[in-house]
Amino acid sequence: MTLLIKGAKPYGEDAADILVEDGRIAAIGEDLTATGAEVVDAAGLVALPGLVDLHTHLREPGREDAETVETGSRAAALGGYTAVHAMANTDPVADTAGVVEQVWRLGQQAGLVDVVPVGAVTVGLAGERLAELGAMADSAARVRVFSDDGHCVADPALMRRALEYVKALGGVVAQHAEEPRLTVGAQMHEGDRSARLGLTGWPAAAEEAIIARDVLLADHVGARLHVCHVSTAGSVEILRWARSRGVQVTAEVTPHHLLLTDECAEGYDPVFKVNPPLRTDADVQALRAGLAEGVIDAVATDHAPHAVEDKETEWASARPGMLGLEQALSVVVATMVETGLLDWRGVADRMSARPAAIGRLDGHGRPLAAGEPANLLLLDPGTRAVVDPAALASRSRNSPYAGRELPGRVVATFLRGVPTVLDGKAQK
Ligand SMILES: NC(=O)N[C@@H](CC(=O)O)C(=O)O
Ligand SMILES: [Zn+2]
Ligand SMILES: [Zn+2]
Repeated sequence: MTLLIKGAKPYGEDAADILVEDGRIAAIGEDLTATGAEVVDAAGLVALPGLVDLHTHLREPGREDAETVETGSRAAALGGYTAVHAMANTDPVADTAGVVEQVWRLGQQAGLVDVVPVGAVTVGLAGERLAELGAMADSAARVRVFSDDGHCVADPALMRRALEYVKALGGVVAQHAEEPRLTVGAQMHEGDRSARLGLTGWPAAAEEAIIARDVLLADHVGARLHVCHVSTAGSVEILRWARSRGVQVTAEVTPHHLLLTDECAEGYDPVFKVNPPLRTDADVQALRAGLAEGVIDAVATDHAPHAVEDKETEWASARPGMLGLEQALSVVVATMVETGLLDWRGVADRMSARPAAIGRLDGHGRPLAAGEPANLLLLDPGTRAVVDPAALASRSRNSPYAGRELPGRVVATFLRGVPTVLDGKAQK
């Protein structure tokens, strides 16, 4: 299949045509022609490399009522993604070669994005014994990212062992940094507001203490560490210190932590309940600055679909987590591009190149250039729209952006040259 994308602006720069042949970018230049090519009019649209998510919950196997690999893949493609890492906290847990291969195959069958399974660090996410890390790495799913996300690998000796094993496999441990002894019963960010609202607090120190511990362990072992959903200003400072010492640590921030604060808890609407919790405006500003600086490497969605009965209940009994895939790029445009903190090349770096490098993905996160795999998206940056949860492709409806106006519409996404989204509509 030959595609000719006319008049797009690669990285928001000068308009050019992009010729796609056999799944690769054949040429980028002015006034390209190709007989028999399918033409896509991209005048005024920004072309970016396909996005890569390091942190998606697809809920299959086990909670197909909340999301499936297929529905989550569709949400991802509509968000401009060409690859997503599927977290291991499914039922059964993705702690064996069998489960990660099953998820990987379901992703291939859906065919909308490359679904890259994350393997659990410990059996059943129980934090007691290491899972079969080598078998997952050697499986057809080729697991390189290991995480007990949803839970922290809290035992420091076990975390050390995990770092040692995963280093030998050429992979990375992605830590959900939460000292469980400091977050018993926690419902929201600990501060004046949690006291006033009468909700048990989740102190910043519960996250920062684990990050500080883990960068020391990663340094000692000489292993790579990745920190999931960094949410506090203090965490950014610790990461900056660790990087300055040469520790091999990378980190991600979610779209919701770049935009929303604990003020959202005022109405007790559980759609805003999430781990780690929404923090203060000072934290939001520090996270944006950290992402701009590069101390935070990547934006990762932590897309966490939940069924209505688990979310539309009283705050204390609601599950934590919120949707992210379909609005992630719009939130980054609003918080990072329109504020002047990142240009389009910066967006491509933080949402495509660096997450692909962290996950050791081949064929993703590559620049828009001749010879590269044709994984790319077209964005209309000027369009602003109000988010309607009923219109989402996700099987769940727990979007924290409901009713909010956000900039930027993903018009098209291409996976190895095949359109997965055209005119803003999924092609499967
Ligand atoms: N972020 C959340 O609040 N929830 C996630 C788990 C996690 O990312 O810790 C989930 O699986 O629902
Ligand atoms: Zn987590
Ligand atoms: Zn998560």
